[in-house]
Amino acid sequence: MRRLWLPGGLVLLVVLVALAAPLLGLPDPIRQDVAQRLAGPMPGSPLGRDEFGRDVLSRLVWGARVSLAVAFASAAIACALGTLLGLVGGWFRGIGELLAVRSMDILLCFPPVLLALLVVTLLGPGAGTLMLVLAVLYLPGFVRLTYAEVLSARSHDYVEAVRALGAPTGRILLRTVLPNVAGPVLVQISLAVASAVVLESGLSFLGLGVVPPEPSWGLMIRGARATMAQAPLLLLWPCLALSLTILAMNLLCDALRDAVDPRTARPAPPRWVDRLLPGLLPAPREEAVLAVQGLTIGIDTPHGAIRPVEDVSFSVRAGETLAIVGESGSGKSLTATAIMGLLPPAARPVAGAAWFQGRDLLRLEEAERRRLRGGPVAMVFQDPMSSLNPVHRIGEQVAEAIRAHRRVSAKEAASRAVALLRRVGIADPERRARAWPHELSGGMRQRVMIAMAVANDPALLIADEPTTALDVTVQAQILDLLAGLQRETGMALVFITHNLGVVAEIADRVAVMYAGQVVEQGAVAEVFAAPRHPYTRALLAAVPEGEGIAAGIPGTVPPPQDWPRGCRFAPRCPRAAPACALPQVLAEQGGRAVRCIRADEPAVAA
Ligand SMILES: Nc1ncnc2c1ncn2[C@@H]1O[C@H](COP(=O)(O)OP(=O)(O)OP(=O)(O)O)[C@@H](O)[C@H]1O
Repeated sequence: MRRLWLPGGLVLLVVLVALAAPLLGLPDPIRQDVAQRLAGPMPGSPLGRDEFGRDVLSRLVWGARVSLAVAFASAAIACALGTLLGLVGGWFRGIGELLAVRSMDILLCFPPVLLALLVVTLLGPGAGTLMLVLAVLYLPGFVRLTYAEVLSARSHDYVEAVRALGAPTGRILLRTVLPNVAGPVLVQISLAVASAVVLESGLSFLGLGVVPPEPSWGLMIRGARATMAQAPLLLLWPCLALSLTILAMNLLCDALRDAVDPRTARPAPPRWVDRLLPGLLPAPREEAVLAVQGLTIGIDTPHGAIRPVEDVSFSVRAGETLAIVGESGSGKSLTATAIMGLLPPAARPVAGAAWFQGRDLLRLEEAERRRLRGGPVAMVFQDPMSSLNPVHRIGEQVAEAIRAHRRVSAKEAASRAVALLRRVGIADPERRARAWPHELSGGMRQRVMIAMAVANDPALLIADEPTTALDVTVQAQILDLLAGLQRETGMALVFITHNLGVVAEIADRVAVMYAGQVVEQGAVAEVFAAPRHPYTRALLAAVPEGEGIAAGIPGTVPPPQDWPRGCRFAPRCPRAAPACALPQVLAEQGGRAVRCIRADEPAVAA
């Protein structure tokens, strides 16, 4: 919201000055004084006089009333009508689409000036006619934009979900679809207003707009053009007013778009101290492919700054699998996306390092990151359907993954893609390569994603819950596939999951995360045989029930802003003691690490 203040204030100032024109005691903007023609700044006329000796400041302020009224009104009419027609056309399709959208295509066939001439001939020139002409000119833009956005929005699951709830169509359109198309429409408004102010000058110049001697910025520019050589400043003032107003409008609409759409949050600017940190941090001691040290992620939310991941450290060697396990909201995905350099825009690593082949992944330039991603460092996501492009064939997508990092011909990439599909266990890969993503089962799609991830022989593969959406049989096949690929290539694997059964099957070591911190870490066999943190014990105790990992633990992971200062698990811990109110450190001993002050006390039933 803070970003609205400056552009909002500027636009408000321009509008208030225009509205207050009669109260400002300015000279009559129409009264001519030929003796003062093109006079420079003088007492009573700080911006001088124009080609008819009229006061420039007065015409600028009064002209703002006409220019802004024309621009705002035409953009508002086009936006209201265009959005409505686009919504109807995109949602109902059929006859609604024909009337709303195809009629706009016909309108677009008319040259704008011809259209303007037609309307002016019918209605006569003037500001009112100009509003109508501009509204008609901008209408197709709003209709087509809203129509395209609605078509895209209606195929999304969140729209299907409200339909499944039985919500009436009007409510779905107003409460679900409209807020999602509001962002682009707001940007279109700012473009329409800006363009209307400029077009007003052009159409007035042709005698199709504001009728002289009524002042408008467009007419001022037109008049100043004729005397540009003698009095260049006359051109400067209306152009300056025009440019500043357009700039303020664009900034305001951008800020409004960000306010209505939380996904468009601005990326947090990198801090200069972060750039210096790599030189200050000690190099990793061990021979790890990936060594994450003290990773801390900060997010600026509307409710204040949070640190959903704090002081996370782990490492993984070649040929080794590290599982990161924890309940939903424990910070697993943020940790993975930070390593890949794919954090959401509002988030940034505020401390720590992620060493990979001697480079700190957290502080690489974007171009360097791009070279690593999909090459030496690859990632497999949870939902293969949304990760695959629906309009490209499977083979093309795998080939594209190869060509992103290797200079090979299209033919060679295509044949390598087929070989990769075969390698990940897809039967009849030649035929499957020509299939579309929607023609494959979930398990097949995940195999395709894995084929794309290993296409360039990564040294490190991060798999973020790759089997969560799959049934148990397919899940086991995918785990076998990953283990087989790892044996073949010797890549290091970081496997994110909330399923301890999967951890037991695939991982060598495990890092248990709770509320943004690693609470226990060690070899899977040791941790599973003798868990030391009460949270790990509770997770393991919950497994036999087969009801998900948190079934045996009362409560849920609290949101980051509610985390206690001391042990974050204490409010849910059966063994909490007064000393747990103090911050806990991750104490390391013999390859095991535990963040609990009572870890060495004999385990009692939790
Ligand atoms: N863009 C964001 N803005 C604000 N908070 C966020 C953002 N992304 C994540 N968070 C918060 O950070 C915390 C950790 O999120 P993360 O997605 O890493 O959890 P997770 O352990 O991967 O959960 P899941 O298993 O459900 O994916 C959560 O409390 C989440 O609400």
